[in-house]
Amino acid sequence: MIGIEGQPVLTAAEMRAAEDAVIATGVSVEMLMERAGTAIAGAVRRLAGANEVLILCGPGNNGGDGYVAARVLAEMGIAVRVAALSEPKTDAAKSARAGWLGPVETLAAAKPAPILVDALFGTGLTRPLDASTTPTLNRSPADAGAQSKPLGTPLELSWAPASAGERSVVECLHSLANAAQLSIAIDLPSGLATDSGRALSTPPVFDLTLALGAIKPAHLLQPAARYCGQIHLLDIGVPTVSQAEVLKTPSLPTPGPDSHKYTRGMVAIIAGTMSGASDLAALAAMRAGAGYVTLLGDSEGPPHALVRMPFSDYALANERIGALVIGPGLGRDDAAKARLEAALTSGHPLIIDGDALRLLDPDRIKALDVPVILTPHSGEFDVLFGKSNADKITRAREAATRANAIVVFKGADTVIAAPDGRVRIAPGASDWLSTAGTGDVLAGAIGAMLAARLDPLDAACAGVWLHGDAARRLGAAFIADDLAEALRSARASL
Ligand SMILES: NC(=O)C1=CN([C@@H]2O[C@H](COP(=O)(O)OP(=O)(O)OC[C@H]3O[C@@H](n4cnc5c(N)ncnc54)[C@H](O)[C@@H]3O)[C@@H](O)[C@H]2O)[C@H](O)CC1
Ligand SMILES: [K+]
Repeated sequence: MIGIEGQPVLTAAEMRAAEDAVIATGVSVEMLMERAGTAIAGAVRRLAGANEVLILCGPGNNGGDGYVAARVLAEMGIAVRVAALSEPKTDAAKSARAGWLGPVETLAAAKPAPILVDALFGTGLTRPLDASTTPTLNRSPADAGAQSKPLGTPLELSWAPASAGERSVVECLHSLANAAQLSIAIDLPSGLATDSGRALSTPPVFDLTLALGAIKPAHLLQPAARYCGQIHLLDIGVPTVSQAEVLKTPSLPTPGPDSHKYTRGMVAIIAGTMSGASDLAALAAMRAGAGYVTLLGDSEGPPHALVRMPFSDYALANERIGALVIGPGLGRDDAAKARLEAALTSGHPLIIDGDALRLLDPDRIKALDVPVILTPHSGEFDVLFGKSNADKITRAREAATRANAIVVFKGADTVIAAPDGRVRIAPGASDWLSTAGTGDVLAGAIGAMLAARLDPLDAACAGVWLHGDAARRLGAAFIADDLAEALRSARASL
């Protein structure tokens, strides 16, 4: 099992293309399925201990992986049962099914086991689990004694349309998962749309998801990601590359004997009508490691190391400023507009957040000839770039191209996109981040990274990583002030 940091993220079509490239070299789908099933069996064996395993197999190749895993687990001496949604439909799944010599139960009749493995649907799911072609299972007379048949006897299941009063696939999956001590999804929890991260049906929340060959958008994007539990990647010998990757731990410069406050990076924060927000951004820039932070405008309280000045064109003209943060607490009045205008024409690299995003349009941002990082949450994103049904990765990527800026599309599934198409996706850090001021902290942290002369995409990624790591360290019920302070521990851990 491989961790997911820095791994390429492939859509269903990209994954199929990567598999096809391997198949073109003479490796059959059956061989890939054998690798997948063997890797799954190895992982399940390590997790299952002496407990019985129940594997749910669907009609496609995800189900095929399940049959192979069942066979390999049985060969290892693990107690394993199989329950199927329907007969396998693909050639590879049929051949995997033929290799499983034990009985096959119907999904509706399957009794729970301590370890549940969901191999119903993976990247091929196109519609809700119980829509149109998920018949509620009727056991035919030929099938009635299936479990008592000798091993290897072909099983003939017959299927009838769903009828009122019978259990749905979703219900079966939920009740088996609830009864299990450990639930494991193969490739993806069944019910999720691979590319958009939508839940076509609501799966149970799995303890673990074993991603096959590559991480897919649904492992990271909401709402899908919340159903995956811990995610591990299994190698199936399919080389993968992608412009989209899982966010990874940054490598940041540390001060040396020749360092001074300006080599560490100078950040300027422009204040506005709500000084608490700009103060938080300033504190975050300091705790993320900036050498000098100045706040232009009103400010209150500590820290004493923060250099406070009235806002002026003179203060803004300081050519040592390596990153200028505007937006936290700015307001949207005429004074805010004037400060924004001064920031845009200052020539400094910019982090544009909060209210400032509401005062701009993509064309104006595109016309700037300095590095720009935008940090919208979904409401700000919709106003700036328009609403859309496209997935979050596509939206962030298109926005970055449109504004010629790095776009940090925030949320529980933050997507960071560059105009050249590169994308980094952050696994959810902490649901406790949903509190006022955490966005201001992020803007300040990114400011520190950009002032340290990181490439703008790397600066945005490093800021998001530090922010997430700080949140994880804090546990529950923290406030934005705590988060800004905790950036120090996050930074010190690198
Ligand atoms: N392709 C390979 O070389 C390998 C794939 N692996 C595994 O295969 C799945 C993807 O397999 P696929 O057959 O394309 O899709 P699924 O098994 O997810 O779906 C099966 C099939 O079902 C149809 N379908 C879609 N939605 C529904 C629905 N709601 N009800 C009923 N039927 C539905 C759809 O037409 C699909 O064709 C991947 O996740 C891996 O697990 C292996 O890794 C080996 C190599
Ligand atoms: K699955």
